Amino acid sequence: FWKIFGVFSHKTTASQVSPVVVIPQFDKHRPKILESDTQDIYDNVQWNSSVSSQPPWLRFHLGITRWELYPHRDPNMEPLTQQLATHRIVSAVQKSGGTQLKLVMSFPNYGQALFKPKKQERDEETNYNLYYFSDFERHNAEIAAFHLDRILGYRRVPPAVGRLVDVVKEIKDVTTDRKLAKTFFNSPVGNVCFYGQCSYYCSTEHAVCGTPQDLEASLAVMLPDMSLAKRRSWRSPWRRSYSRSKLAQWETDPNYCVNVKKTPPYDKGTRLVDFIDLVVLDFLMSNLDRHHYETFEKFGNNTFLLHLDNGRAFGRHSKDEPSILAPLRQCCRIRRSTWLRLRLLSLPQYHISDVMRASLSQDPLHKVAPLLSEPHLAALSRRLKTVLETVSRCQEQHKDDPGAEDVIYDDLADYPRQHHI
Ligand SMILES: Nc1ncnc2c1ncn2[C@@H]1O[C@H](COP(=O)(O)OP(=O)(O)OP(=O)(O)O)[C@@H](O)[C@H]1O
Ligand SMILES: [Mn+2]
Repeated sequence: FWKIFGVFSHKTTASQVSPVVVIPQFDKHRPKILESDTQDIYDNVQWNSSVSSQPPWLRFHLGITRWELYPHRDPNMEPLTQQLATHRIVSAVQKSGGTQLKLVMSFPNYGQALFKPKKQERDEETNYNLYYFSDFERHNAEIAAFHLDRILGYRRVPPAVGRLVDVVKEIKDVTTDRKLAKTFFNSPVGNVCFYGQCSYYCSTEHAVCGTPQDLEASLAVMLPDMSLAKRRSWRSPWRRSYSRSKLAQWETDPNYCVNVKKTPPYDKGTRLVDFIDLVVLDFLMSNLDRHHYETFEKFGNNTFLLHLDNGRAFGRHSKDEPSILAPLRQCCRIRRSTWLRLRLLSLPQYHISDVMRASLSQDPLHKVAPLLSEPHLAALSRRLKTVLETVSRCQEQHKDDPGAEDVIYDDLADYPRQHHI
């Protein structure tokens, strides 16, 4: 889909590389590579138009469609996640933008990953006195979100895996980022810590530390660079106020959706039901922090929504957040494929908590500790029930109002989704 051009390595000539193969030239996250270094740390590129010669990250990029990031039963998934989990990290630099510390890591085959470190214990519940916008991000939430999104049949979260990273050998020693390197220190008990530079949580008090050098982290595969596949960012109509005292309009106006349905791009095509899909995901994992979402510009308005940035999900298992479901309650509309999938995941043989537990046990960090604790898994099935009840209530209301739009949006004909696990 992306016409990918551009060759940058001194070693690689146009004849060695097929015209569709790429190494982005303008990627600001890619460290400047000296000619003498390239041979040591990066593989000698021998890719051509034959799929078998292409590294998994490139196959992933080339496989993105208008409907999904990767196909159902993707043969590329195993090698892709395997490489994220095991390949040698040849560079780690800070990623600018956003409020929290993140790194972009590079691999010898030019693949890249977005790194988010473990900041708190896995089963720690979010402090009740913290507003959602002050909550820390969780590396296991990024991983669990990828699994949940896949189980829901969406395939809109970039694949993410857990990995134990050696903060000295795999970050400090290989970074070309001076500002990052300067923030490393030894903690009083001898663990190696660093904090980086960012707008909020980057100070000695917010340092992330290895034990003594090993640090748990999530690594998500990087999307194609912006210079190749531009993305558009959309403000969520149900965005929270991000203020301690103000409410947003949707919180007080039960008819809020009437206007949203008249407003482009929600007035046409699938955008509204695509948004509801995202809302269902967020309610299940209790993510309050969905202020924006992104789409690939190339695919226009009738395309899937990228479900990026899930670090604030799975913060609390003992409480649900009904306000996250407000768009479903207020709009009373959901894709048929999503509704069928949710009903499937409520059956005893495909119970959402069991499917998630099994799926997460494939992650490399499962050996260290389960990615989600049992109370979090139990919360999933409780919340799934709430979603299905909300749809039923909409259908009840619909019966009394014959002029109303159907609750179930029929997408089975125009949307190639599979309905098996
Ligand atoms: N897998 C990915 N590949 C490429 N870019 C990504 C990926 N995931 C996220 N991004 C981009 O990086 C930006 C920051 O990431 P993210 O939102 O996860 O960080 P954050 O620190 O939580 O940001 P914020 O504080 O704004 O919520 C996002 O706006 C998104 O465009
Ligand atoms: Mn965030």
